[in-house]
Amino acid sequence: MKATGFLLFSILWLMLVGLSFYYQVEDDKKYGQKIAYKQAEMFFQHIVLMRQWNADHGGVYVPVTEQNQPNPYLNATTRDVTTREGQTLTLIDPALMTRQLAKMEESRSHIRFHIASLTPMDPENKADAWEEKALQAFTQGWKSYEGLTDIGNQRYFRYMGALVLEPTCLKCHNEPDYKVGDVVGGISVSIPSASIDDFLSVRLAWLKQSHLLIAAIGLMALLIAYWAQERLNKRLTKARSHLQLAYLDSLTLLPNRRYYDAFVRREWKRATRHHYPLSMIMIDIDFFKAYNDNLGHVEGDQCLRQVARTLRRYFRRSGDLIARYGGEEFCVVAACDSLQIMQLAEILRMAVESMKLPHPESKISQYVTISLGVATLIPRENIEFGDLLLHADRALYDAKHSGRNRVEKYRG
Ligand SMILES: Nc1nc2c(ncn2[C@@H]2O[C@H](COP(=O)(O)OP(=O)(O)OP(=O)(O)O)[C@@H](O)[C@H]2O)c(=O)[nH]1
Repeated sequence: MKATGFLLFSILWLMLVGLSFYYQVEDDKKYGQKIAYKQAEMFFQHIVLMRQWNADHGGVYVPVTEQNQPNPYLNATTRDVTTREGQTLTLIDPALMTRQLAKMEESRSHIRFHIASLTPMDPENKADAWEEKALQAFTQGWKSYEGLTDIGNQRYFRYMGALVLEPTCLKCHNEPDYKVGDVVGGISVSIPSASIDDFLSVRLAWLKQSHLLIAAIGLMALLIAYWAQERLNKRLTKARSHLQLAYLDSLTLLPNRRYYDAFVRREWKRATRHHYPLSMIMIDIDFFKAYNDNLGHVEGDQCLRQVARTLRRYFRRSGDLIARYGGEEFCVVAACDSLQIMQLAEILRMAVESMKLPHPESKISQYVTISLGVATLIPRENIEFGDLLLHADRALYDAKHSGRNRVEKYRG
């Protein structure tokens, strides 16, 4: 992994963790809202149950006190009674009971609930703007309504359920146009959003910590992977440079004689097994001593490099190889027949000549030229690869003695 790769992966990882954090927070917010609405709905169900109990008993008599004053809106002949002992009792109907419970609950937990109607008898039951919307929805068949709104300067999750007229309600609500099953109003339950925010902030802190930890662990793992990769790369580079030192010629960067020998032995064995021809070219720069003497050794080295670079271009196949054989000599081995190797040798000769490297002291050209000796053999058990080398060397000798800057084939 390179430094840019490490940086890219780190950014990707942080983005992933950030995205996970964002979605979990959003999910928790939705979950918090759901809990709030569910809690409000349960409150509503409990109140309805208590009202049912009260209505089933036709209301409940309680002593008249400063807080428990008779309900002026209660339409019942037996609203107030006096016991044999002379104590005055007043009837608490479901509506009054709900209001009294609402006051108790608000001072206890800040959760508010309120009976509301579009046509209230008691002004305390007048609907606020949000409740009006809910009551309007009930007239269109909705059974419940919920939303997040402000009451005063506080935000509340609000739920409102419809109040349906039961047979027991008719005892007090005996107006002519009321019938069982009618929606006569609703009870709204309002839960301060602060209570859910408190719960969420604890969860948020936990999410923050866990995501920071996950991000840090991921970054650490990436860092370790990067560091391990770097170490491995360094070792590989070192091993490669050792290998290069052992098998590459440092001047021309071509394979050296040691590599060449190992390569030829291997190819020789393979060609022996499969009975295909193996060819060799010995290459020698013409009048190179004179080149050195005239232009100096540094220029001589430069000339060797340039010739090597030109020759190397023609060796791309894995079965072919060119190496620096020693001094100003190069050697080629290729798995091909004598016709193909002659063609290749001629191409190499022309390539060097076409470089037009000035050679003032050459007796045959104004440029650097090479002589090439070519030999081909089909390896057999009783022939050695040294024979091929000898043949190529012999052909090179012929090339030198028949004028240089030419290709000669071993003729036996
Ligand atoms: N600059 C430089 N010269 C080298 C290197 N290796 C060998 N030589 C020189 O190559 C020259 C080879 O000369 P000779 O073998 O006499 O042959 P020649 O002058 O090329 O003549 P012919 O081969 O007959 O055309 C010698 O002067 C060596 O010093 C090298 O690595 N760098």
